[in-house]
This record gives sequence, C-alpha cells and structure tokens, in this order.
Amino acid sequence: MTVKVAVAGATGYAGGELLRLLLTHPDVSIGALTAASSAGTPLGQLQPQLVPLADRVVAETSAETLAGHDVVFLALPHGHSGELAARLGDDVLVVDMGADHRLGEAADWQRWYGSEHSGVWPYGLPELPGARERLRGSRRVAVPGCFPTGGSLALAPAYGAGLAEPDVTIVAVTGTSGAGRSLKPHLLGSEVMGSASAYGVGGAHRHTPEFTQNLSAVAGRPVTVSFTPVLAPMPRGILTTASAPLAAGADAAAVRDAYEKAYADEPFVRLLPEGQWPTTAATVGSNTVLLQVTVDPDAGRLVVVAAIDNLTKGTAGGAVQSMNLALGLPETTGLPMVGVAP
Ligand SMILES: NC(=O)C1=CN([C@@H]2O[C@H](COP(=O)(O)OP(=O)(O)OC[C@H]3O[C@@H](n4cnc5c(N)ncnc54)[C@H](OP(=O)(O)O)[C@@H]3O)[C@@H](O)[C@H]2O)C=CC1
Ligand SMILES: CC(=O)N[C@@H](CCC(=O)OP(=O)(O)O)C(=O)O
Repeated sequence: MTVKVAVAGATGYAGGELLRLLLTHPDVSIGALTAASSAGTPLGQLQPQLVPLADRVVAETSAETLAGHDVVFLALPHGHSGELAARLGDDVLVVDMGADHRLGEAADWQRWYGSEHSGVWPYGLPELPGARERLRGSRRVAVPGCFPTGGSLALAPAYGAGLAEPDVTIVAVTGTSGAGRSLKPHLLGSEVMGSASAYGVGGAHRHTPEFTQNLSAVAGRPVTVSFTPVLAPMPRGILTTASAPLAAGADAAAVRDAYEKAYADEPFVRLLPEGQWPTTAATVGSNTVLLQVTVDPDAGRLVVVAAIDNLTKGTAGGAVQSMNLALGLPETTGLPMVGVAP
C-alpha cells in the first residue's frame, strides 16, 4: 500500500522532522508541502537537510492545496487546525500536531488557549491505556504536546497500578527547538547559550491541563500536576523528572514490577536497567523513550526520569506512529529506534 501524504507547516521544525521520517517510510509518497510566509520558496532553502525534497516549491496552506491526499499532517501554530480539518473530508486521515484537538474540556481549551474549542480527537500516545485501540482505524489524531509525552509515559504505570498519590511534581528540561523556528527574543543565541532558565512557573504552562487529563484518566480520579519547564542550551531533547508520593503499602519492588509489566511489549519505551539513568543525547533522532524509575525511601516518593527527542517521539515520530496505527500498518514502520550519539 502507498498512501499520498500532505504536510502543512512543512517549513517548521515539526514539519521538517516529519518529512525526514516520511522520506524513509516505505508506504508513503509525499504530496503537497505547504506553509504561510514561505509559500513560493524551494523547500531546500528552509530545510536543507531534506535533500530529496530540495527542489519542491512550498505552496500556500488551504483546503484546496491539501485536497486529494490520503493523509494530511497539520504542523501549524495552535488554533489553525480546526477550521482546516473540517474542510478536509471524513475519509482523509488528519493528524494534528498542534494542540487544537488534545483537550476534552472546552473550558480547559478556552482557559489555556483563549479561543473557541475545535473538539477532541483520539489522542496519539498509543502507550497510554486504551489509546492504541482508539487510534486503530481512526481518521482523526491529536498528537500530544512534547512535555505531556514524556511526563505521561513517566507516570502512567504508577497510576495504572495504584502506586502513587494523585499529587505530581514534574520538572522538564527542554531543548530550544520545542519553541519552533520563528524569532523569539528569549531564544536568541546569546540569551540561551551557557544558561538554563525556568519559564511558565507556578502552574502557568499550557501543558498542565494535558498532563492532568492524561494522568487523571489513567488513575481514575483527579490528579493534580505542578509542572515547571526549564529551557536548556541544546537544540533537541526533553529530560523529564516526575515525582509523586508513594501510595500506602507501595514499595520499590512493586514499582519496578509495574513499570516492567507496563512497558515489556512497547517497542518505543525502554525501561533502563536499574541504576542507569536516561540522557537526551541517546534519544536524538529516535522515537524511543528512555525511562528509569526509583523510590526515594526517606521522602516516600516515586521518582521517574524520562528522556525523549521532542521533535521525534515528542511530535513527528509520535505522529507517524499514530498514522501507522490509524492506517492498519505495523506500528513501527518507518520509525527509527536508534539515536545519534555522541
Ligand atoms: N517544536 C516542537 O518540539 C513541537 C511542536 N509541536 C507543535 O507543532 C506545530 C508546529 O510547531 P513548530 O514546527 O515547532 O513551529 P515552527 O514555527 O517551526 O513552524 C510553523 C510552521 O507553520 C507554518 N505557519 C505559520 N503560520 C501559518 C498559517 N497562518 N497558516 C499556515 N501555515 C502557517 C510556518 O510556515 P512559514 O515558514 O511560512 O512561516 C511553518 O511551516 C505547533 O502547533 C507546535 O506546537 C508539538 C510538539 C513539539
Ligand atoms: C522550548 C519551548 O518553548 N517549548 C514549547 C513546547 C511546545 C510544544 O512542543 O508543544 P505544543 O505543540 O503544545 O506547542 C513550550 O514550552 O511552549
């Protein structure tokens, strides 16, 4: 089977990583490549790493340019997917890499994004309980935010097994590509190099409701999440440290057992041998999540560290994984499990 795929937002970081993966996917042919201000430019000027597509000219993003494809990926800024997707037809697989269709509650969307809610689609994190089944055969997919990918996978086994209290702290160190490639003063090289800085502190980051939604669904009761992102001078990667109080009666052996069982058959989640800790460098360009879990006995807390590449498992790789499921292809098709190191 060959599916014809269009990418809206082809000139951005997420679109570029997506095209890198799609170029080696055996069941994909690449059709329209669209953007906004870069329309009319050869893709090679903006994405020189995508050599086979260098001469393709970027088109304007519209329902018309995206028509006639089996799959349409929307790697656009928040708020641009809903109206476009509504004009693409129910038979087309639409994979939204933006935030528009991640949140189930319209009130959450309005509070955190400040516009009208476009509705909720099956959530593209197959490793969460029940998600894989909802993605199979679906014609709409909401790809998770990069932080909720690492943080949700870090804690889902603990909540699935009832081993933690519903009071989570997450600190996640991120590379700069998470912010996209458009000019932002706080991301100038001289601001970022040689420094790490927290932002969105005090429950102010818009991924908070996504964490809460995911973990509450797994726990079967409300989970509160205090989330702090930290910007670090590296282009790619997210290192998430998540912790929560241990539930009464839970111990290190039960925790280890729950994580081993939850991820034993997951192709893209590797629970490291005890004592080995994840690094972002080992995930660069790979769809793999590297994970380690332990118990802090004095604090009575579960502590989990997870590393991902924000552009691969954190967006484009997760999008391709979900596309594979939706189309009935083997889930791992076209997805690297091997990082680039050093
Ligand atoms: N970067 C990351 O790690 C992650 C990103 N995402 C999400 O993916 C989406 C894309 O992010 P990212 O690639 O980082 O962002 P970039 O800023 O790097 O790219 C944005 C893309 O969207 C295009 N675009 C901008 N405005 C419009 C518009 N009005 N109509 C059509 N196209 C437009 C841009 O085209 P042009 O070149 O013409 O400006 C560009 O191709 C966002 O929703 C982001 O939140 C999700 C998870 C992780
Ligand atoms: C470094 C940095 O700025 N990261 C972005 C992550 C955005 C992302 O990846 O997710 P969305 O699709 O929800 O935008 C941020 O904190 O907003």
